[in-house]
Amino acid sequence: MAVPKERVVIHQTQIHGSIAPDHDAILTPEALAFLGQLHRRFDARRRQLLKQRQERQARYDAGALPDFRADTGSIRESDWQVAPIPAALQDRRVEITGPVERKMIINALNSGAKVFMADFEDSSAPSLANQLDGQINLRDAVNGSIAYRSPEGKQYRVGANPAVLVVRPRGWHLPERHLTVDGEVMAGALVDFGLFAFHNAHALHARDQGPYFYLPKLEAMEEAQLWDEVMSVTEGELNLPLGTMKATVLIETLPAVFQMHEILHALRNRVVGLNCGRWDYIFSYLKTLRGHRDRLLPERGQVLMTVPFLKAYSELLIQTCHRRGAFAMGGMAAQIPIRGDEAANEAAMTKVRADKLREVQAGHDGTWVAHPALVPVAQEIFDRYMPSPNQLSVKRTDVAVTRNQLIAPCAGTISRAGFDNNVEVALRYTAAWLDGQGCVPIHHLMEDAATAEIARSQLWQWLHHGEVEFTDHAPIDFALFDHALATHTHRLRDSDLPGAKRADEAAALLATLTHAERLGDFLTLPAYEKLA
Ligand SMILES: CC(=O)SCCNC(=O)CCNC(=O)[C@H](O)C(C)(C)COP(=O)(O)OP(=O)(O)OC[C@H]1O[C@@H](n2cnc3c(N)ncnc32)[C@H](O)[C@@H]1OP(=O)(O)O
Ligand SMILES: O=CC(=O)O
Ligand SMILES: [Mg+2]
Repeated sequence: MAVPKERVVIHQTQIHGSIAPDHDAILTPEALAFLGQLHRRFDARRRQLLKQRQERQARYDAGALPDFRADTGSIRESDWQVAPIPAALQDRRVEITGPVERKMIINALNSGAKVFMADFEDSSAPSLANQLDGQINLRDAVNGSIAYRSPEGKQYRVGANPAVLVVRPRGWHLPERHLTVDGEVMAGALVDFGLFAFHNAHALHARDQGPYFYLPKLEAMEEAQLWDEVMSVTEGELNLPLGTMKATVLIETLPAVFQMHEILHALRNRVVGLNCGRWDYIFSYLKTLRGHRDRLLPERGQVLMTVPFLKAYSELLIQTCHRRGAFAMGGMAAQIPIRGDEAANEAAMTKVRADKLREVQAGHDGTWVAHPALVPVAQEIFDRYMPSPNQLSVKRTDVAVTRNQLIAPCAGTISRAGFDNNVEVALRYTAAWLDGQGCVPIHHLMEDAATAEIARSQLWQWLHHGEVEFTDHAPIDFALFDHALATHTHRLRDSDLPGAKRADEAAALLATLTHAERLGDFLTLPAYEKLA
């Protein structure tokens, strides 16, 4: 018998792969239907915007350099302000960030930081299990039921005055291959955002806490507009007042620094601030300028926030934000506490303090830390130099940043140790990521997707541009890379370090990416194909 056409269900959201019984509570039929709506409404536009990224990059590869837009001058020049900032976000002096693991969420909420940025992105290896566990953990954090008992029997619960929750979904480029709508793979960004909003928006709104989001890796005003539409439609679907959801945007790509007024304008009814995501920004400088031999970067340890192109970026961000009534958030120093070596620990803390002092004195309204022990370190500096909840009144009218300053070449050198460290970090991070861990300590530094991107992009750049030398004038060549990779792979394989059992796959991936004619757009895209 023929089925009436309107009753044939041809479009649906499907789950691919097995999910744990707990995950049913997240992937409910209603939540899946909501994700389906987001996908149908927004995914074509997302794909078009990703194509525009490729078109822009093709122009940079052909010799063009990024610049301010000619078609948006009126946005930059006219006077307008972003919407008022909610009370819960008025004071963001210290924000702790971390993966969406249960114990870490509780520790972060209890850390004393004003805000906890719960991260589905740079510090997450986005296996379906990790992402869905993260959604369960955040749902329980929002509804107040979250608790954890460690294997040693230690009990964890959220105490009084927890940090305000801000969630970072994946960037626009990453797929979530376990969910399809009408046969098309969903965007990780829409899955992370959609599930968190669907399950938590009402509870957070009821206590005047959002939901709040950090938006990563945007490259253009239109990408911010897309987020604004996604949030507006979600507010409509969930019967929330328009503008309830607030956004802080990471300015962590070189193209985006030329559109900061435009990005704030696109999100002006809900944006709270911009953030200096320094690690991805350095990666983006490398990637955007991959065709420009005159803009190679020295080893990572020399690319500090005080070098001219990064100083220009952070000062222009502060000036732009404060002109529009938005917060200018600082970023992450990579140092973490060093246990068992007081002198080394003090040296690391001195570096963190210097970074936070630079930020607060430049006019930032708050900063990021990677570890609970760093909360008091950053807070002490911000309390001393920022007695008010923020520094919106610091207009930085003294700053006059030019296009050339933002893309200025960076002086410095490449040592054998710097080269070897990039091989080790890229390998060990990729292996840990493939094994499900998105943030790892390596030689007492926090390493995540953004820092690993820097490591592998620098290797590509130094090896492919030819005639790049170490400080001792020895040439940098593929034989050295292959040898270093084999040595570190052997060491990792024989260790009990995170990712040891994925060492060979990580090495193969890194070798392919490093030998490839073109610098690949993202390490995490080919790695995702291999993620369990
Ligand atoms: C470029 C960017 O995007 S930056 C943002 C993304 N990066 C991050 O968010 C970094 C998050 N930080 C981390 O993941 C961790 O701090 C690491 C991996 C760097 C180091 O972790 P560990 O080696 O486990 O640290 P350590 O052993 O010192 O941890 C001590 C305690 O602090 C907790 N802890 C460490 N970092 C965090 C954190 N960021 N949030 C909450 N708790 C934390 C640990 O869970 C542990 O708790 P316990 O004592 O109750 O067992
Ligand atoms: O997300 C932050 C960064 O530095 O990258
Ligand atoms: Mg980043």
